[in-house]
Amino acid sequence: MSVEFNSPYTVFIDEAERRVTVLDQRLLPHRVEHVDLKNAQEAAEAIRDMTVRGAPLIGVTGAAGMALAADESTETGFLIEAANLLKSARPTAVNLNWAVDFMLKRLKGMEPDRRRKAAWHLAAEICEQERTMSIRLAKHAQTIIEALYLKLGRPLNILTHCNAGKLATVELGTATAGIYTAFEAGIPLTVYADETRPRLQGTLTAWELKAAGIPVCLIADNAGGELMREGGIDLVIVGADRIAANGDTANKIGTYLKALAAADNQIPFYVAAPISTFDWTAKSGGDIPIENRSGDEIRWVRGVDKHGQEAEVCITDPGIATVNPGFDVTPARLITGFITDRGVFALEDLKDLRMNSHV
Ligand SMILES: CSC[C@H]1O[C@H](OP(=O)(O)O)[C@H](O)[C@@H]1O
Repeated sequence: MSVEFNSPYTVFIDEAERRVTVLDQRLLPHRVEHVDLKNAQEAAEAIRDMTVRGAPLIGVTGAAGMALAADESTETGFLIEAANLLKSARPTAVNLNWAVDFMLKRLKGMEPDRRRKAAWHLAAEICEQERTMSIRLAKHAQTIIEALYLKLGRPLNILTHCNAGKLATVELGTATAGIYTAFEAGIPLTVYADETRPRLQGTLTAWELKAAGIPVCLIADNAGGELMREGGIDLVIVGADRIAANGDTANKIGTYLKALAAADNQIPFYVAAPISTFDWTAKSGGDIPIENRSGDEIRWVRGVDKHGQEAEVCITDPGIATVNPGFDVTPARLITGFITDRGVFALEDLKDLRMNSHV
């Protein structure tokens, strides 16, 4: 079970009770509610409608969905169908495909009567791997933050985009992992969190960092460039959904614009992601599937009114045409380095990294 860590756990895979409970992130920050997922269909829906979101977390939820499927039937055909349903929920994050394919391959390789128990154990193992991944990644991220702090000799201002935090993973997050541990180690810093329209995942980052006592400012997406130009940002750290073999990185829409502004202002721009986020079969960013989501995410927003009543309101002409890609690709040339659970790698290290990657 992921620890509370002064923020609600994102997922709990109860191997003994064969139960999957997730935090419904659509209700945050106004309501903290957990919901049980009863079968693979509900797991797929939770991924698709972003009840759960964040590349590592949707990977874990995909694995949990396969365990729920095995509860229903251990027939190979049924498990293949469940795997396809889960993988179809969202196309960009490599974690989902990896986790579901990993589970299916292992289950197909065993006798049907062993599959149900094994599925729950494998799903719980994948969840634990994500937990320990972010703790390892934090150590490497902290070295980057510490080195910059020693160089500048003053409190740091770090910008991040979307939510690649605890709420996107099972423990410390990826982009936020080193921020948590560096702050814990006494390094003074302030985080500037892009609100990240249209689903506003940056408000989740601000919420979780504030809960941890870390100084954080929520900013409009369009403010980040100006803060960088004025010298108000020392470092940018973002997460990733899929990294191509040449280092081109797919992440939440808007990441590319922050990378451009960082490059224009000579600000270090790091991608923080586990090695498993590298898709070595994708030669470059053009090979990464980019999810297009409903225009209603642009037209409607959820919140509370002045009386504290939750509401979803339409903030545009209801019939306005929209384009809503969920992700963009940051070209490798704009990325200073990759902070992973196995160390920090520059672009020129990727060939070696690929050779030694046994993902
Ligand atoms: C460590 S989370 C990685 C990645 O996932 C998020 O996307 P979404 O909220 O749509 O699931 C965002 O792109 C994060 O950077």
